[in-house]
Amino acid sequence: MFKVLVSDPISDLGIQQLVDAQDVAVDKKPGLSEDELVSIIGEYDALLVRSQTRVTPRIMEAGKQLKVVGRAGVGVDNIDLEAATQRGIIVINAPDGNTITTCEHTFAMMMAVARHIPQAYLKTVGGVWDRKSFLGVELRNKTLGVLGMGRIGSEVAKRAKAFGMEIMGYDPFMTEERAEKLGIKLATVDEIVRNADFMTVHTPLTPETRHMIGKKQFEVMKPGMRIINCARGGIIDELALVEAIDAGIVAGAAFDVFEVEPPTEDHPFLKHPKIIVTPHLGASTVEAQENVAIDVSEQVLHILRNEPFSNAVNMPPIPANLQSKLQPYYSLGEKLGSLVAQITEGAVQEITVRYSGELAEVDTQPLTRYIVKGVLSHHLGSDQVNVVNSMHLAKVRDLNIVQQKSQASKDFTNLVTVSLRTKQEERIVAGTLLTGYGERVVQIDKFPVDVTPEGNLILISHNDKPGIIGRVGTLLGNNDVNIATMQVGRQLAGGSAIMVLTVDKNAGKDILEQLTSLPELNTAKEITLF
Ligand SMILES: NC(=O)C1=CN([C@@H]2O[C@H](COP(=O)(O)OP(=O)(O)OC[C@H]3O[C@@H](n4cnc5c(N)ncnc54)[C@H](O)[C@@H]3O)[C@@H](O)[C@H]2O)C=CC1
Ligand SMILES: O=C(O)CCC(=O)C(=O)O
Repeated sequence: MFKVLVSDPISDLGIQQLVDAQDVAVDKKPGLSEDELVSIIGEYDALLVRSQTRVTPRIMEAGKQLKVVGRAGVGVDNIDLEAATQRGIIVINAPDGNTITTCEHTFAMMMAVARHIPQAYLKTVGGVWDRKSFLGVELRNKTLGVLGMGRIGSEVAKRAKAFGMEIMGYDPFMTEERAEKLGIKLATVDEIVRNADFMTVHTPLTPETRHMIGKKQFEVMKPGMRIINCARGGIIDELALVEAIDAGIVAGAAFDVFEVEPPTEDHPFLKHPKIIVTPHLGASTVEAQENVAIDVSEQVLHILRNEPFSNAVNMPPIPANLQSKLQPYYSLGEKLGSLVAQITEGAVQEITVRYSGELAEVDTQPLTRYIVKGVLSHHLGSDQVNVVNSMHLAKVRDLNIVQQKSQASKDFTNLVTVSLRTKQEERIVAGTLLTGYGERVVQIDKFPVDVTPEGNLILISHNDKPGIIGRVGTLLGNNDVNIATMQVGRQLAGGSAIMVLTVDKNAGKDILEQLTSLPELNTAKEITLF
């Protein structure tokens, strides 16, 4: 039974599929402190959060069973991704479910700041009928600058056109073609700052976007600009903004987000007559909360059940068509990694993976993660390594990972060759997927073989002399080890050769020592593949 902890208020309807799942038990405990979370997280396999819970390295460290942290929303700045990756915890988000809702909140804020709605409301309900103080401006014929033309920024731009606005957009990933399609003008931050009447930000908060609108930008800003931030506190320098408003440069601002949330009582935004605020409500609609909770619950279930999943933020995304090509190879890749690690002596220095045939035509990086996982699991323990942290673990160990590709594959449609180099030696294994037959190891070092990578194997290197196969069979039989299959590989008659035996149980150290003392037998190694 998988245990899932929901530590923020998340839509009940959205997590219903988790509650209904026979193999999942859900606990809802919103509002826990870090200490409280640390004390209970050890028993959970998954943690579901919105933006309130700060998922710190301490929580991850205590989450010994934690496989996934699911964020019901977009921004994952409340989750320590580095710590998650180091511990192999998958972090997923729900990037699409709150796009429209947040875009609509941006418009609500834009209209509210243009027409002084909150200030006028306060006066009116306070008994003052003041029709003079709240002269607004139209959106029509105004220029809107959009910083960050991703999901939300693009939706804002589309709707702004319906209001008759001109749109200038900036995004490092925005192409001329896409700008043209959206009917917007591509611009730099500087051009937007100098020319826009309204400006709205829709980027994540990163070292690059922190204070991307600050003192320098306010100095050259078009006077009378109105600024909206429904993305993340800190993209606009809060103190510089207040100064720019007080200096008459900025006419008004509407903020849903703060550098520190919740803001302290003396935060300069809270009593400023030209700044309107909401408490991070951008995604707070019934629809968005259901959408994000449904999306994140679905992916959490996939991860717990070891099924393919999407929306991982601490792993590069894998397009669906690539995933369908690579997925059949994941298990083979991991077994090849494990196999080569089990037969190689010494500390690993380099892993070389060569993809031949059709696999050479696609991005094989996701498959390499499985191979590296297979190699490292042998050394670090399978509970310590997974596809999220395998590359990270390799990097911190200065392990060189080389990927090579060759279109030609002599005998197979696809071939994955993994070699491991240590100070002492370099060992090679290769495998393929045979239609109708499944996974096969087809090469060990220089020897061609045909072995199903499964269960308990014994790899023997020997000299190709009459009688050796019989002696191995007799020895194992005498020790009650049943041989299920046997493969012999050699290059030349009478030369060096290998034997790969599939056996019904672990032979153990003692039997391996007996094997190596047989005449003409050089080494015997036990391999376990599951
Ligand atoms: N107030 C709220 O409740 C909500 C806030 N958000 C926040 O809104 C932001 C945007 O969300 P989405 O549009 O869904 O994300 P997205 O990933 O679709 O778009 C972000 C865009 O920002 C661009 N970008 C990154 N660095 C940039 C830079 N230096 N200058 C200009 N553009 C840059 C990216 O290229 C990307 O196109 C996120 O930070 C998210 O956390 C999202 C939902 C609700
Ligand atoms: O969960 C929330 O309400 C915050 C939404 C948000 O900021 C996001 O999705 O990035």
